Amino acid sequence: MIAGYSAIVARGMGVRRGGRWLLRPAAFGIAEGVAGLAGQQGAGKSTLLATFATLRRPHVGALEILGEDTGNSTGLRAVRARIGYLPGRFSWADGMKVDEFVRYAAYYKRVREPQVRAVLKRFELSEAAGAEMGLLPPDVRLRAGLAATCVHEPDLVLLDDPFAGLEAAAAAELVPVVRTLAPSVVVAAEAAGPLAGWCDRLFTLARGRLTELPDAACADPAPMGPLHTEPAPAGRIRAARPLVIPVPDRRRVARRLRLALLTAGSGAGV
Ligand SMILES: Nc1ncnc2c1ncn2[C@@H]1O[C@H](COP(=O)(O)OP(=O)(O)OP(=O)(O)O)[C@@H](O)[C@H]1O
Repeated sequence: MIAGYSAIVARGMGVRRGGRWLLRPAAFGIAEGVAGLAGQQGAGKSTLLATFATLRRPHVGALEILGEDTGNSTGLRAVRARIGYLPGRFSWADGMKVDEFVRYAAYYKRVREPQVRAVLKRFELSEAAGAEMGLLPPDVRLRAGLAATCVHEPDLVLLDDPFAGLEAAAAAELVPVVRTLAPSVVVAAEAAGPLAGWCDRLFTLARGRLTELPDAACADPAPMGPLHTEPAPAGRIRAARPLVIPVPDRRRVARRLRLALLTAGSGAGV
């Protein structure tokens, strides 16, 4: 069943790549809150997220994002400004400083300087602003990625495997940050385990089928059958919770950053 106001509504949507179905035609809805998307390497998570980000078109069927039909150019234009998408790898940014990276995103999102400064502060990046992205510890680097993704205060945020390469403790510290990025957040990961217990809904993608797990709080839940859904009315989604970024331990982040920069300065690399 699709909630009254859904961030993502797919109707008979199918996604193909490399000559096979990554998502067989299906109907489903993802409303406000955090949805986890787990699937093995090559299952099609990145392709599906890129489709939600409107970078790719579905092979068949219709996709509505934030109440806009992505099948027409007016809907596409309207919705793109309201999406924040962080791909799995953004190593192309490694040579940029944190503030350059966030400003670059802000330029394309038509966001002004005060908002850039505000987002750097909001993600506890003021101290790291002049540091090169490639030299940052993974968690601070992810914060920079999240800042660039959210500089325009999107309504829907799509994160492709954001915790890859992070230690469990660092990932756990960032969970409350991820939960409050936007009214609707979709987070992909290779396994359901790291997503269980804090996502509001948990899906798996395997062999072209998207399946919702019965209980996201359960550590190793058994998959259910394909989703059964019905059309939802168009319209903006409501804010799920206040968009406040909790910072669990800012001194620890600053310490890690200083250590990384010192190590980089000594020529040892990070
Ligand atoms: N450039 C490409 N050309 C053709 N087929 C591709 C291409 N990139 C990916 N594919 C196909 O799409 C499938 C899904 O890739 P995708 O990156 O979406 O999966 P994923 O679940 O995100 O995996 P990963 O975690 O490895 O990124 C791959 O298994 C491959 O068959």
